[in-house]
Amino acid sequence: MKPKIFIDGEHGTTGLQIRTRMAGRTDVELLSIPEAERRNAAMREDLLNDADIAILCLPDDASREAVSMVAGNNRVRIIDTSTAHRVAPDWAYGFAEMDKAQAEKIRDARHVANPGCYPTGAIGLIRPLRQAGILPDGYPVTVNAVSGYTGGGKQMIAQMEDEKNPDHISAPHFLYGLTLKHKHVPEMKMHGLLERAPIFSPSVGKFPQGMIVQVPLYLDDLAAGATLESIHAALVEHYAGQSIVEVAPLAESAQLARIDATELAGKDTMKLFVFGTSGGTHVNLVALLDNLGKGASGAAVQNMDLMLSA
Ligand SMILES: NC(=O)C1=CN([C@@H]2O[C@H](COP(=O)(O)OP(=O)(O)OC[C@H]3O[C@@H](n4cnc5c(N)ncnc54)[C@H](OP(=O)(O)O)[C@@H]3O)[C@@H](O)[C@H]2O)C=CC1
Ligand SMILES: CC(=O)N[C@@H](CCC(=O)OP(=O)(O)O)C(=O)O
Repeated sequence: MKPKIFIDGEHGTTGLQIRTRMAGRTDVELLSIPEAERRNAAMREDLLNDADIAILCLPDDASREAVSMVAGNNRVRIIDTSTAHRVAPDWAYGFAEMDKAQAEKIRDARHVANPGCYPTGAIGLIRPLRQAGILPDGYPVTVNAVSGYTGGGKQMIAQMEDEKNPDHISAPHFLYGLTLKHKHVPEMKMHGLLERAPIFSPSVGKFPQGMIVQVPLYLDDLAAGATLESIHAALVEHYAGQSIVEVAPLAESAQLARIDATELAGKDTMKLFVFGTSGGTHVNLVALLDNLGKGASGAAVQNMDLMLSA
C-alpha cells in the first residue's frame, strides 16, 4: 500500500506549492479536501486520522488544533509548517543540513517542525560558526532580511497584487517587525545555538518569491584568528557531502557587484556567501533562497521524503 499524505491547508500558499511539487508522484497517495470544505473540522479530522503523514499548512492555532485531532492516533506522523512547534523539545527541527545527524532525526521522527523561511537562512549561516567555535558566546548577532511577498500568505498576496484591496500596499520595499519581537526570533536563537536573541529586521519587496538573509560580523569580536577565509572554510566543511545548501567559492563572491533576491525563486536549494575583503575587519554572511522553496514547501517535501525513507 502506498503511504497516504494529507496536506491540511492544501488550498493556501504553502499547501498549493507542496501540491505542485507532488504532482506526478506515483509513490504516494494524496488525500484531498475540496476547497469549499477546507475549514470543515469533521472532514479534516477524518482525513488527518487516515493519513500516514499529515503536512500542516495552517496558521499556528489551527496547527495546534490539527495536532490535537490526532492525539489518540499512534500511526499518523506530522510535518507542521507553522511556527507552533519549532522550539518544542519533542519535535524534530526540519532543517536536515543543520547538523550531520539531523536528517536521521527527521527520518525517524513522529513530529517534524518545518523551519521558518528567515531562520533557514539565519541558522544556515550562524550555526556552523557556533559549532566551529568561531562565533563566541554572547556575540550580538543581527539578522537583516528581505522576503518575497508570498511569505505573508494569501492575505499579503492580495494586499500586494490587488490595487482595489482596501489594505493595498503600494510600497516597492518596506520594513516590518519594527517591535523586534518577530515570531522567528526564538527558533533563530535556539537552533542557531545563540546565547542572546538576535536583533532581527525583516522586510518585504515587491516580488512574489525569493529571499536574502544577511548576518554582518566584526572579525575582531570573533574567536582569535578568525578571517574571511576561515569563516568560509568552516561553512564549506559544514555543508560538505550534501546537495541542497551550496557555499559560493570566495572567488565567485569577490566578483559579484550585486545579489538578486529572486535568483533562487522556484528552486528548493539555498546558496551561502561570505563577503568582505581579504585582510579586512568585517564580513557579511548572506543566504539566498526562495521563501517558498527551502524556506517552506521545498523543505516540507524534503522532510516528507526523509520520513518516507525510514
Ligand atoms: N508563505 C510562506 O512563505 C511561508 C508560510 N509558512 C507557514 O505556513 C502556514 C500557512 O501559511 P500560508 O500558506 O502562507 O498561509 P495562507 O493564508 O496562504 O494559507 C493558509 C490556509 O489555511 C487555511 N486555514 C486557515 N485557518 C484554518 C482553519 N482554522 N482550519 C482549516 N483551514 C484553515 C486557509 O483557509 P482560508 O483561505 O479560508 O483562510 C488557507 O487555505 C503558516 O503557519 C505560515 O506561517 C511557513 C514558511 C513560509
Ligand atoms: C513576508 C512575511 O510576512 N513573512 C512571514 C514569515 C513567513 C514564514 O516563514 O512563515 P512561518 O513562520 O510560518 O514559517 C512573517 O514575517 O510573518
